[in-house]
Amino acid sequence: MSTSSLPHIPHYVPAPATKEDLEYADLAIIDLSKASTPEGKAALAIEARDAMRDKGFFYVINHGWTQEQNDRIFDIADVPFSQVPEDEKKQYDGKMLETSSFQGYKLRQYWEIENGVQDQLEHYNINRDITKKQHPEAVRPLLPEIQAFAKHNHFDVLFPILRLLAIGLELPEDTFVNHHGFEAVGETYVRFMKYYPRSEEEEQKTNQVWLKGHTDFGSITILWSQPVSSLQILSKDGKWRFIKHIDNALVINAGDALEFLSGGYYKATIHRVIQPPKDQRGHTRVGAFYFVMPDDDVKLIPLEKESPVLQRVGVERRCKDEDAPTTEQWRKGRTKAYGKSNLKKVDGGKVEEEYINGVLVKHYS
Ligand SMILES: O=C(O)CCC(=O)C(=O)O
Ligand SMILES: [Fe+2]
Repeated sequence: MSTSSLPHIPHYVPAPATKEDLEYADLAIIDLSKASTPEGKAALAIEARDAMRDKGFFYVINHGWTQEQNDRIFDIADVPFSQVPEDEKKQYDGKMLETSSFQGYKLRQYWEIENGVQDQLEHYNINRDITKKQHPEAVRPLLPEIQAFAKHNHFDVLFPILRLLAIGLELPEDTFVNHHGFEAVGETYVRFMKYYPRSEEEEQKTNQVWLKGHTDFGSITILWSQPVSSLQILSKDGKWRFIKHIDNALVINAGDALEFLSGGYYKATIHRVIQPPKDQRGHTRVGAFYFVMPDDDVKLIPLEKESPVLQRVGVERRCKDEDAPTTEQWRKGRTKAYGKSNLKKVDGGKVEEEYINGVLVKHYS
Protein backbone atom coordinates (compact mmCIF):
# COMPACT_ATOMS: atom_id res chain seq x y z
CA MET A 1 0.00 0.00 0.00
CA SER A 2 1.51 3.35 -0.93
CA THR A 3 0.74 5.99 1.72
CA SER A 4 -0.68 8.44 -0.83
CA SER A 5 -3.68 6.20 -1.56
CA LEU A 6 -4.53 5.69 2.11
CA PRO A 7 -7.27 7.55 4.02
CA HIS A 8 -6.10 10.97 5.13
CA ILE A 9 -5.58 11.35 8.88
CA PRO A 10 -3.65 13.95 10.91
CA HIS A 11 0.05 13.33 11.45
CA TYR A 12 0.89 12.63 15.11
CA VAL A 13 4.05 14.47 16.11
CA PRO A 14 5.69 12.95 19.19
CA ALA A 15 7.98 14.85 21.55
CA PRO A 16 11.59 14.98 20.29
CA ALA A 17 13.94 12.43 21.86
CA THR A 18 15.27 13.49 25.26
CA LYS A 19 18.71 15.05 25.60
CA GLU A 20 18.91 14.12 29.27
CA ASP A 21 21.44 11.61 30.40
CA LEU A 22 19.20 8.82 31.69
CA GLU A 23 20.23 5.48 33.09
CA TYR A 24 19.18 3.03 30.40
CA ALA A 25 18.85 -0.74 30.57
CA ASP A 26 21.49 -2.35 28.38
CA LEU A 27 19.38 -4.58 26.16
CA ALA A 28 20.37 -6.96 23.38
CA ILE A 29 19.34 -6.14 19.82
CA ILE A 30 17.98 -9.12 17.93
CA ASP A 31 18.35 -8.69 14.17
CA LEU A 32 15.41 -10.74 12.95
CA SER A 33 16.64 -10.82 9.36
CA LYS A 34 19.37 -13.23 10.53
CA ALA A 35 16.71 -15.89 11.26
CA SER A 36 16.35 -16.58 7.53
CA THR A 37 19.24 -19.08 7.44
CA PRO A 38 19.52 -22.17 9.70
CA GLU A 39 22.91 -21.03 11.09
CA GLY A 40 21.61 -17.50 11.66
CA LYS A 41 18.56 -18.84 13.41
CA ALA A 42 20.59 -21.09 15.71
CA ALA A 43 22.87 -18.20 16.72
CA LEU A 44 19.92 -15.85 17.19
CA ALA A 45 18.11 -18.39 19.39
CA ILE A 46 21.03 -18.28 21.81
CA GLU A 47 21.03 -14.48 21.79
CA ALA A 48 17.26 -14.32 22.38
CA ARG A 49 17.38 -16.95 25.11
CA ASP A 50 20.18 -15.20 26.98
CA ALA A 51 18.56 -11.78 26.58
CA MET A 52 15.23 -13.05 27.84
CA ARG A 53 16.83 -14.75 30.82
CA ASP A 54 19.21 -11.93 31.67
CA LYS A 55 17.06 -8.79 31.25
CA GLY A 56 13.63 -10.10 30.25
CA PHE A 57 13.44 -7.44 27.54
CA PHE A 58 15.17 -7.14 24.16
CA TYR A 59 14.93 -5.09 20.98
CA VAL A 60 14.06 -6.49 17.59
CA ILE A 61 15.24 -4.78 14.39
CA ASN A 62 14.87 -5.64 10.71
CA HIS A 63 11.39 -6.99 11.31
CA GLY A 64 10.14 -6.18 7.83
CA TRP A 65 8.27 -2.91 8.32
CA THR A 66 9.68 0.34 7.01
CA GLN A 67 10.00 3.60 8.91
CA GLU A 68 7.23 4.98 6.69
CA GLN A 69 4.85 2.18 7.72
CA ASN A 70 5.88 2.74 11.33
CA ASP A 71 5.10 6.50 11.10
CA ARG A 72 1.74 5.66 9.62
CA ILE A 73 0.85 3.26 12.45
CA PHE A 74 1.54 5.97 15.04
CA ASP A 75 -0.73 8.36 13.09
CA ILE A 76 -3.39 5.62 13.14
CA ALA A 77 -2.73 4.96 16.85
CA ASP A 78 -3.72 8.53 17.73
CA VAL A 79 -7.04 8.43 15.84
CA PRO A 80 -9.14 6.63 18.52
CA PHE A 81 -8.13 9.39 20.96
CA SER A 82 -7.93 12.62 18.94
CA GLN A 83 -10.58 11.94 16.27
CA VAL A 84 -13.37 10.29 18.28
CA PRO A 85 -15.72 12.54 20.30
CA GLU A 86 -15.84 11.83 24.05
CA ASP A 87 -19.48 10.67 24.00
CA GLU A 88 -18.74 8.25 21.16
CA LYS A 89 -15.77 6.87 23.13
CA LYS A 90 -18.18 5.98 25.95
CA GLN A 91 -20.26 3.89 23.55
CA TYR A 92 -17.17 1.76 22.87
CA ASP A 93 -16.09 1.43 26.52
CA GLY A 94 -14.54 -2.02 27.02
CA LYS A 95 -16.26 -2.35 30.45
CA MET A 96 -13.52 -4.67 31.70
CA LEU A 97 -15.18 -5.29 35.07
CA GLU A 98 -18.19 -6.83 33.31
CA THR A 99 -16.51 -8.45 30.32
CA SER A 100 -13.10 -9.43 31.81
CA SER A 101 -11.77 -8.64 28.36
CA PHE A 102 -9.81 -5.79 26.75
CA GLN A 103 -11.80 -4.86 23.68
CA GLY A 104 -12.67 -1.24 23.07
CA TYR A 105 -11.64 1.70 25.25
CA LYS A 106 -10.12 1.76 28.63
CA LEU A 107 -11.24 5.30 29.35
CA ARG A 108 -9.26 7.83 31.39
CA GLN A 109 -9.38 7.63 35.20
CA TYR A 110 -10.59 4.04 35.31
CA TRP A 111 -7.75 2.69 37.45
CA GLU A 112 -6.45 3.81 40.80
CA ILE A 113 -2.70 4.48 40.77
CA GLU A 114 -1.91 5.70 44.31
CA ASN A 115 -3.34 7.84 47.13
CA GLY A 116 -6.70 8.28 45.41
CA VAL A 117 -5.09 9.45 42.16
CA GLN A 118 -6.45 7.83 39.02
CA ASP A 119 -4.69 7.13 35.74
CA GLN A 120 -4.54 9.69 32.91
CA LEU A 121 -4.22 7.30 30.02
CA GLU A 122 -6.53 5.85 27.42
CA HIS A 123 -6.33 2.58 25.52
CA TYR A 124 -8.17 1.45 22.48
CA ASN A 125 -7.90 -2.35 22.18
CA ILE A 126 -8.72 -4.17 18.97
CA ASN A 127 -8.88 -7.96 18.75
CA ARG A 128 -6.71 -9.33 15.94
CA ASP A 129 -10.01 -10.37 14.39
CA ILE A 130 -11.04 -6.78 13.70
CA THR A 131 -14.60 -7.88 12.86
CA LYS A 132 -15.33 -9.11 16.40
CA LYS A 133 -16.60 -5.72 17.49
CA GLN A 134 -17.92 -2.55 15.98
CA HIS A 135 -15.45 0.38 16.01
CA PRO A 136 -15.88 4.16 16.25
CA GLU A 137 -16.58 5.90 12.97
CA ALA A 138 -13.16 7.53 12.64
CA VAL A 139 -11.44 4.15 13.09
CA ARG A 140 -13.50 2.26 10.47
CA PRO A 141 -11.66 3.44 7.32
CA LEU A 142 -8.38 2.38 8.98
CA LEU A 143 -9.40 -1.20 9.72
CA PRO A 144 -7.65 -2.75 6.69
CA GLU A 145 -4.39 -1.17 7.85
CA ILE A 146 -4.97 -2.24 11.46
CA GLN A 147 -5.64 -5.78 10.25
CA ALA A 148 -2.38 -5.71 8.26
CA PHE A 149 -0.59 -4.43 11.37
CA ALA A 150 -1.98 -7.31 13.49
CA LYS A 151 -0.95 -9.87 10.87
CA HIS A 152 2.53 -8.41 10.56
CA ASN A 153 2.99 -8.59 14.33
CA HIS A 154 1.62 -12.12 14.48
CA PHE A 155 3.33 -13.80 11.54
CA ASP A 156 6.46 -11.72 10.92
CA VAL A 157 7.43 -10.83 14.49
CA LEU A 158 5.68 -13.08 17.01
CA PHE A 159 6.15 -16.41 15.21
CA PRO A 160 9.88 -15.93 14.54
CA ILE A 161 10.38 -14.93 18.20
CA LEU A 162 8.35 -17.86 19.50
CA ARG A 163 10.48 -20.18 17.38
CA LEU A 164 13.69 -18.73 18.81
CA LEU A 165 12.38 -19.08 22.37
CA ALA A 166 11.29 -22.69 21.74
CA ILE A 167 14.74 -23.53 20.36
CA GLY A 168 16.19 -21.96 23.53
CA LEU A 169 14.31 -24.63 25.51
CA GLU A 170 15.33 -27.36 23.02
CA LEU A 171 11.68 -27.83 22.14
CA PRO A 172 10.46 -28.56 18.60
CA GLU A 173 10.61 -25.07 17.12
CA ASP A 174 6.87 -24.77 16.48
CA THR A 175 5.86 -25.69 20.04
CA PHE A 176 4.86 -22.15 21.04
CA VAL A 177 3.69 -21.25 17.54
CA ASN A 178 1.18 -24.09 17.85
CA HIS A 179 -0.16 -22.48 21.03
CA HIS A 180 -0.78 -19.15 19.28
CA GLY A 181 -3.11 -19.67 16.33
CA PHE A 182 -4.12 -16.49 14.56
CA GLU A 183 -7.50 -18.09 13.90
CA ALA A 184 -7.79 -19.82 17.29
CA VAL A 185 -10.09 -18.73 20.13
CA GLY A 186 -8.18 -16.26 22.23
CA GLU A 187 -7.56 -12.62 22.95
CA THR A 188 -4.30 -11.56 21.28
CA TYR A 189 -4.90 -7.94 20.34
CA VAL A 190 -3.60 -4.61 19.10
CA ARG A 191 -3.47 -1.84 21.68
CA PHE A 192 -3.19 1.86 20.95
CA MET A 193 -2.51 3.93 24.01
CA LYS A 194 -2.27 7.62 24.85
CA TYR A 195 -0.92 9.13 28.05
CA TYR A 196 -1.84 12.72 28.91
CA PRO A 197 0.27 15.13 30.97
CA ARG A 198 -0.80 15.28 34.61
CA SER A 199 -1.07 17.97 37.28
CA GLU A 200 1.80 18.61 39.68
CA GLU A 201 -0.42 17.33 42.50
CA GLU A 202 -1.02 14.04 40.68
CA GLU A 203 2.72 13.67 40.05
CA GLN A 204 3.55 14.23 43.70
CA LYS A 205 0.88 11.96 45.15
CA THR A 206 1.97 9.08 42.91
CA ASN A 207 5.70 9.69 43.13
CA GLN A 208 5.67 10.36 39.34
CA VAL A 209 4.28 6.90 38.55
CA TRP A 210 1.90 6.93 35.55
CA LEU A 211 1.41 3.16 35.32
CA LYS A 212 2.43 0.99 38.25
CA GLY A 213 5.07 -1.72 38.01
CA HIS A 214 3.48 -4.90 36.69
CA THR A 215 4.02 -7.95 34.57
CA ASP A 216 1.99 -8.41 31.39
CA PHE A 217 -0.58 -11.22 31.51
CA GLY A 218 0.11 -12.90 28.21
CA SER A 219 3.03 -14.70 26.61
CA ILE A 220 4.81 -11.93 24.70
CA THR A 221 4.29 -8.19 24.36
CA ILE A 222 5.48 -6.38 21.24
CA LEU A 223 5.94 -2.69 21.96
CA TRP A 224 6.66 -0.41 19.01
CA SER A 225 9.44 1.87 20.24
CA GLN A 226 8.46 5.53 20.61
CA PRO A 227 10.55 8.52 21.73
CA VAL A 228 9.05 9.55 25.08
CA SER A 229 11.36 8.10 27.76
CA SER A 230 8.96 6.92 30.44
CA LEU A 231 9.13 3.14 30.35
CA GLN A 232 11.39 1.53 32.94
CA ILE A 233 12.18 -2.05 33.80
CA LEU A 234 13.07 -3.37 37.23
CA SER A 235 16.57 -4.81 36.93
CA LYS A 236 17.83 -7.77 38.94
CA ASP A 237 19.80 -5.40 41.21
CA GLY A 238 16.51 -3.78 42.24
CA LYS A 239 17.05 -0.59 40.19
CA TRP A 240 14.58 0.85 37.69
CA ARG A 241 16.23 1.57 34.33
CA PHE A 242 14.81 3.33 31.27
CA ILE A 243 14.18 1.75 27.90
CA LYS A 244 15.96 3.76 25.22
CA HIS A 245 14.11 4.61 22.05
CA ILE A 246 15.45 3.15 18.81
CA ASP A 247 13.77 4.28 15.57
CA ASN A 248 11.57 1.55 14.08
CA ALA A 249 12.71 -1.02 16.66
CA LEU A 250 10.41 -3.24 18.66
CA VAL A 251 10.72 -3.83 22.38
CA ILE A 252 9.87 -7.40 23.34
CA ASN A 253 9.13 -8.84 26.76
CA ALA A 254 7.69 -12.00 28.23
CA GLY A 255 4.49 -12.02 30.27
CA ASP A 256 3.01 -14.34 32.88
CA ALA A 257 1.80 -16.98 30.43
CA LEU A 258 5.29 -17.59 29.02
CA GLU A 259 6.68 -17.67 32.54
CA PHE A 260 4.16 -20.39 33.43
CA LEU A 261 4.80 -22.43 30.27
CA SER A 262 8.56 -22.19 30.64
CA GLY A 263 8.51 -22.98 34.37
CA GLY A 264 10.16 -19.63 35.15
CA TYR A 265 12.93 -20.07 32.56
CA TYR A 266 11.66 -16.99 30.72
CA LYS A 267 10.47 -14.62 33.44
CA ALA A 268 7.84 -11.94 33.13
CA THR A 269 9.87 -8.81 33.84
CA ILE A 270 8.35 -6.03 35.92
CA HIS A 271 8.05 -2.70 34.17
CA ARG A 272 6.33 0.63 34.79
CA VAL A 273 5.72 4.02 33.19
CA ILE A 274 6.77 7.24 34.94
CA GLN A 275 6.75 10.95 34.19
CA PRO A 276 9.22 11.62 31.33
CA PRO A 277 12.36 13.76 31.77
CA LYS A 278 11.93 17.55 31.89
CA ASP A 279 12.53 18.20 28.19
CA GLN A 280 9.64 15.85 27.27
CA ARG A 281 7.03 17.03 29.75
CA GLY A 282 3.75 18.59 28.69
CA HIS A 283 3.45 16.30 25.65
CA THR A 284 1.14 13.38 25.14
CA ARG A 285 2.68 9.93 24.67
CA VAL A 286 1.15 7.63 22.05
CA GLY A 287 2.00 3.93 21.95
CA ALA A 288 1.29 0.98 19.67
CA PHE A 289 1.45 -2.60 20.91
CA TYR A 290 0.59 -6.18 20.13
CA PHE A 291 -0.38 -8.05 23.30
CA VAL A 292 -0.06 -11.77 22.77
CA MET A 293 -1.85 -14.52 24.69
CA PRO A 294 -1.69 -18.26 24.08
CA ASP A 295 -4.96 -19.77 22.80
CA ASP A 296 -7.69 -19.67 25.44
CA ASP A 297 -7.69 -23.43 26.05
CA VAL A 298 -3.94 -23.73 26.77
CA LYS A 299 -3.37 -24.90 30.32
CA LEU A 300 -0.51 -22.89 31.77
CA ILE A 301 1.67 -25.76 32.99
CA PRO A 302 5.48 -25.90 32.58
CA LEU A 303 6.63 -27.86 29.51
CA GLU A 304 8.92 -29.85 31.75
CA LYS A 305 8.54 -33.26 30.14
CA GLU A 306 8.99 -31.82 26.65
CA SER A 307 12.02 -29.62 27.31
CA PRO A 308 15.46 -31.20 27.95
CA VAL A 309 16.59 -27.78 29.19
CA LEU A 310 13.91 -27.68 31.87
CA GLN A 311 14.79 -31.22 32.87
CA ARG A 312 18.36 -30.09 33.39
CA VAL A 313 17.74 -26.77 35.15
CA GLY A 314 14.46 -27.61 36.89
CA VAL A 315 11.27 -25.60 36.93
CA GLU A 316 9.73 -23.03 39.24
CA ARG A 317 5.99 -23.32 39.70
CA ARG A 318 3.70 -20.53 40.85
CA CYS A 319 1.00 -23.11 41.60
CA LYS A 320 0.49 -26.87 41.48
CA ASP A 321 -0.06 -28.27 37.99
CA GLU A 322 -3.54 -29.50 38.90
CA ASP A 323 -4.48 -25.98 39.99
CA ALA A 324 -2.93 -24.23 36.98
CA PRO A 325 -5.28 -21.86 35.13
CA THR A 326 -5.97 -21.96 31.42
CA THR A 327 -5.04 -18.85 29.43
CA GLU A 328 -8.70 -17.89 29.41
CA GLN A 329 -9.02 -18.11 33.20
CA TRP A 330 -5.77 -16.25 33.74
CA ARG A 331 -6.38 -13.38 31.31
CA LYS A 332 -9.94 -12.89 32.52
CA GLY A 333 -8.92 -12.87 36.19
CA ARG A 334 -6.06 -10.46 35.56
CA THR A 335 -8.02 -8.15 33.26
CA LYS A 336 -10.92 -7.79 35.64
CA ALA A 337 -8.77 -7.16 38.71
CA TYR A 338 -6.20 -4.85 37.11
CA GLY A 339 -6.32 -1.37 38.67
CA LYS A 340 -9.60 -2.21 40.40
CA SER A 341 -8.88 -4.80 43.08
CA ASN A 342 -7.95 -4.19 46.70
CA LEU A 343 -4.24 -4.84 46.94
CA LYS A 344 -2.41 -5.75 50.12
CA LYS A 345 0.63 -3.57 50.81
CA VAL A 346 3.82 -5.40 51.81
CA ASP A 347 7.52 -4.47 52.04
CA GLY A 348 6.81 -1.06 53.61
CA GLY A 349 4.17 -0.29 50.97
CA LYS A 350 6.49 -0.57 47.96
CA VAL A 351 4.94 -3.80 46.79
CA GLU A 352 1.27 -4.71 46.65
CA GLU A 353 -0.10 -8.21 46.36
CA GLU A 354 -3.22 -10.02 45.29
CA TYR A 355 -4.19 -13.56 44.36
CA ILE A 356 -5.59 -14.32 40.91
CA ASN A 357 -6.84 -17.89 40.40
CA GLY A 358 -4.94 -18.78 43.57
CA VAL A 359 -1.63 -17.46 42.15
CA LEU A 360 0.26 -14.60 43.81
CA VAL A 361 0.53 -11.46 41.66
CA LYS A 362 2.66 -8.44 42.66
CA HIS A 363 2.40 -4.76 41.74
CA TYR A 364 5.14 -2.18 42.29
CA SER A 365 4.95 1.57 42.74
O1 LIG B 1 3.39 2.58 27.70
C1 LIG B 1 4.32 1.77 27.79
O2 LIG B 1 5.45 2.02 27.35
C2 LIG B 1 4.10 0.43 28.46
C3 LIG B 1 2.66 0.10 28.73
C4 LIG B 1 2.48 -1.21 29.44
O3 LIG B 1 3.36 -1.69 30.10
C5 LIG B 1 1.21 -1.95 29.34
O4 LIG B 1 0.24 -1.42 28.76
O5 LIG B 1 1.16 -3.10 29.80
FE1 LIG C 1 2.96 -3.78 30.47
